[in-house]
Amino acid sequence: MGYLSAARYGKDNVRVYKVERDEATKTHTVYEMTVCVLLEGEIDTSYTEADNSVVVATDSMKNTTYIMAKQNPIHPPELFASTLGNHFVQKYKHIHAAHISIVQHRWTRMTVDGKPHPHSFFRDGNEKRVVQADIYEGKGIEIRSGISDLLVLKSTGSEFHHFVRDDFTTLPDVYDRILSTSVDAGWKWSTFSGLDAVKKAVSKFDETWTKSREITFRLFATEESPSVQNTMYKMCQEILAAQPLVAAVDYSLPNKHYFEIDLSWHHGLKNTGKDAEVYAPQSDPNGLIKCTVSRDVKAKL
Ligand SMILES: O=c1[nH]c(=O)c2[nH]c(=O)[nH]c2[nH]1
Repeated sequence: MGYLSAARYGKDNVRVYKVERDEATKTHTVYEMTVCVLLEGEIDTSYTEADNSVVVATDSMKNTTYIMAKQNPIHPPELFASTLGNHFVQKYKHIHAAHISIVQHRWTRMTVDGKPHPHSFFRDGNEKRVVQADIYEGKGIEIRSGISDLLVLKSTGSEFHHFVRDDFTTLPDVYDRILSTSVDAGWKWSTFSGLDAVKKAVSKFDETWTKSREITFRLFATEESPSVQNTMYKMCQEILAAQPLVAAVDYSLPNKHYFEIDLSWHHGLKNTGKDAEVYAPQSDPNGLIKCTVSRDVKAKL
């Protein structure tokens, strides 16, 4: 027979919107996010013995998310995730860990007649800012911040050659190709001792998100990329260098292929090599390249 070796439960897809109104300037700032709350602790009997006396209802977790959002800043999401998770481990004696995941959706201020509009916003793409915060009672708070679904493309400045060539290989060496990917990047912070330590670091969260995005864009655009692997490794190293509180950086990048189309069958139309202009974007299959670069602890000694 089996035994319960892991258990956590909670509310997923809690959608929250919050407006901040600056009465002096009559300017609004809005935030929208999707939250997942999962709790762990002395809850085994709810699974094994139908003992609901240990169950904080997932409905109450949803209510708590709204109340915490009303009573606390919800930006930066690292702070809100820590505040929300900390609440659960403080409030319930038998809950020893809270796992909070936040997906922040973009509402970018409109420019109207050349001026930033005080209360109108638009969704400028699918990119999300993401946070995973794991709050462990008495052991600190672990946070991974990140970017997901940031779709990028460069029309030149990317190569891929000198890879393994054997009896399974058809891909030719390429010295000029289209490179496109959907960036999923994250940076894991050194463990925070608790909510106060997160509050102390609060200015670093937006700063590091902005910097990581800038580094991603700059290296993607300016590098003569020899491979996705090498380019993402350099991005990781730059983010580590930019923020000393970051312990590790990870990227997961699909390689979204664009195939040349040979149109020579049509009156000798030239559309390959240096004449290639019309390509066929591929939806699948795609390459998928991942890495994590961790701070060399020896370097600090
Ligand atoms: O940057 C790349 N890395 C690979 O590992 C790979 N494999 C492949 O077919 N094309 C590419 N491109």
